[in-house]
Amino acid sequence: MTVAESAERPAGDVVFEVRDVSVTFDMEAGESRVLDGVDFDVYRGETLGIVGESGSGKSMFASSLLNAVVEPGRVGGEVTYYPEEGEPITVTDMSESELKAGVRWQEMAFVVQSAGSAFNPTMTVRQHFLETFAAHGVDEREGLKRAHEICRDLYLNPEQVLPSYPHELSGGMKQRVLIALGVVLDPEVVVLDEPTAALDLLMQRAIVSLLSDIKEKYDLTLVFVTHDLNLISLIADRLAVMYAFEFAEVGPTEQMLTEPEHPYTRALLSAVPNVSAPLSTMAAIPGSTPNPNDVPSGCPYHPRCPVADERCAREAPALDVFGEEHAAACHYPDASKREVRIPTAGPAESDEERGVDE
Ligand SMILES: Nc1ncnc2c1ncn2[C@@H]1O[C@H](COP(=O)(O)OP(=O)(O)OP(=O)(O)O)[C@@H](O)[C@H]1O
Repeated sequence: MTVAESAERPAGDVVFEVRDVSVTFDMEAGESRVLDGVDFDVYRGETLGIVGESGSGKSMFASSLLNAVVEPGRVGGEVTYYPEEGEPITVTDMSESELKAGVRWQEMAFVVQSAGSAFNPTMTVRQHFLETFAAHGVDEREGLKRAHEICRDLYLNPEQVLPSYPHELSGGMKQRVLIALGVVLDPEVVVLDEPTAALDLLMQRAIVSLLSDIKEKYDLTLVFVTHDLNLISLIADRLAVMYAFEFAEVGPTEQMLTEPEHPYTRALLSAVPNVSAPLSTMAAIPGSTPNPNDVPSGCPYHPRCPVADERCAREAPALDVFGEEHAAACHYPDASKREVRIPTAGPAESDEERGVDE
């Protein structure tokens, strides 16, 4: 196990310290940078929602936390994990076998969509649990006792679910089983990548509400990746918005929903169907997200941004995520707040004037 060199713990109760982390793929067209040197702190006990349009780098960020980026992606920079007790661990320095032996699932779990290869179709749910226990040296009887309890927490009947094969379960049940498998070894952190994307609206809501309950009961930190801002706003303490492979804005959920500063966050809020807002305030975001081989200069959002000027095309705004509760990577947050309306903010001012330089 690789222990981080710095004995100093960061300020605040940080569980993941992410420093200058990048993910790159070698492609025929050259190197593709799908996570671009991000700095971020995840706090112990929080529910952090990572949102953004498809292809913005959310999954890359989530998987880099556990050094679980898909092959042949390369992770650069450093992710340090601070367990509640014991020495910090540099996750990005660990090999796959070291991670599997001591960290993944026991300290941090990764829950993905139940579609795809998350299950082995030839094994019952019980066998999936037993395999997990065997891989981590957990006593079967003890493990199954906990599996029963967690299934019940997730409104699954263990007598029915454990002997079943994955195909015998509904989508919502399968997803809850994956969550139970993620939580069964008592990790500190659970990272969830679009865990409800394939489910209907009611089941999505039920699952986030159950997640919120088990987070409290088992004292978890949750990192939840989704493109569904409405859904994650129900349970997240903080929201972090990604655009073009980096973070555009981060802050407490309430502030992010009512007073977002980045024009992209504001556009995203306006693009989200919101039952309590008038339809006239809904607007698609013009243009499309950049592809990794063609990220615009300066602020990557500038070609789509209604308040951008030549400075934005030239100079990348920094995102100060340290010590700031709410931070946006934007040169003109005041102009953004004035000119990019959001559903709850009422009509935008007609004044076309740009705000003063920040
Ligand atoms: N195996 C791969 N090889 C090369 N590029 C990849 C690979 N997997 C993902 N990418 C690219 O990395 C970028 C970021 O992808 P990522 O999956 O993190 O986005 P996302 O924000 O999670 O999107 P979604 O909501 O659609 O899952 C995208 O441009 C994607 O095309």
